[in-house]
Amino acid sequence: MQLLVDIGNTRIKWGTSPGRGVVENHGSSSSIAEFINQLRFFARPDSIRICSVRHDNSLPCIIQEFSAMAWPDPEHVLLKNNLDKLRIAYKNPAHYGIDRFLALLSVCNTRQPPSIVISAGTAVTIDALDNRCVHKGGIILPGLRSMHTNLTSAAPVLLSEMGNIETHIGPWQRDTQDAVMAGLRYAWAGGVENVIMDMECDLGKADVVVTGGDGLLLTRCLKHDTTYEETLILRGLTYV
Ligand SMILES: Nc1ncnc2c1ncn2[C@@H]1O[C@H](COP(=O)(O)OP(=O)(O)O)[C@@H](O)[C@H]1O
Ligand SMILES: CC(C)(COP(=O)(O)O)[C@@H](O)C(=O)NCCC(=O)O
Repeated sequence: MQLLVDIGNTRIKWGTSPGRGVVENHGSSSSIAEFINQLRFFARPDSIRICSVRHDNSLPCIIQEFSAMAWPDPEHVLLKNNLDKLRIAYKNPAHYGIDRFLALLSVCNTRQPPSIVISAGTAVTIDALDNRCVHKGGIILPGLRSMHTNLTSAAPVLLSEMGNIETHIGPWQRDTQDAVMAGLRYAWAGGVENVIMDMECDLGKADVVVTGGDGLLLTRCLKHDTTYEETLILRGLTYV
């Protein structure tokens, strides 16, 4: 059994895999301590694959914890732009997020292009594959929580709990929190809709796949038909 770990800016996502294309027993943690505690209940894996978008000491810390448990040394997965199946369009592929690459790799292996792949986490990333599965490029937007945090720290009078964005529709809001939530919905889901529309002008009608901690919520706020795949990035780790 292989342990798969995806270190994002907000959460650590993990799962186990018996083989290519399959992810089981998945979960998430918001801290390294919580993550290690959750894993203590699992049998020692045969191998470990990790990807990370953090440039802090999270990865060395996790590797040290595994070593203290006498677990195998993890394979730190980095972007390889020499796969026949997928080539990243960035001028410098080393600058491209490994999480975005793995989500695309999953989609290339399982779905019919053209595809639009969206990850709604700390940031929202939107990438496109044309009908030959060639990466065209992509967009990075602020995530829902990042928008809320930035807005309310810049204008503390707006500070309140995040409301339910699903129920805040339309411009005629009559309360500060409602006005903020509806505005966030326009900026977040509306921004994504705009990007999908522009991408589809070039690609034609595309298969839209959504992942990330806010992915399910995003699918509910979009007018487009979409498919939500919670473990898209972890599954990408099985294809490397
Ligand atoms: N259990 C949870 N803990 C923290 N955030 C969660 C949780 N479930 C869903 N979320 C949402 O997921 C978002 C983070 O998504 P995620 O894909 O994990 O981001 P990242 O890949 O940047 O770490 C948070 O902003 C939050 O709105
Ligand atoms: C854009 C991201 C910060 C998204 O990270 P996340 O929200 O999943 O934590 C990550 O993919 C990243 O660090 N990318 C490197 C820059 C780029 O892809 O252009």
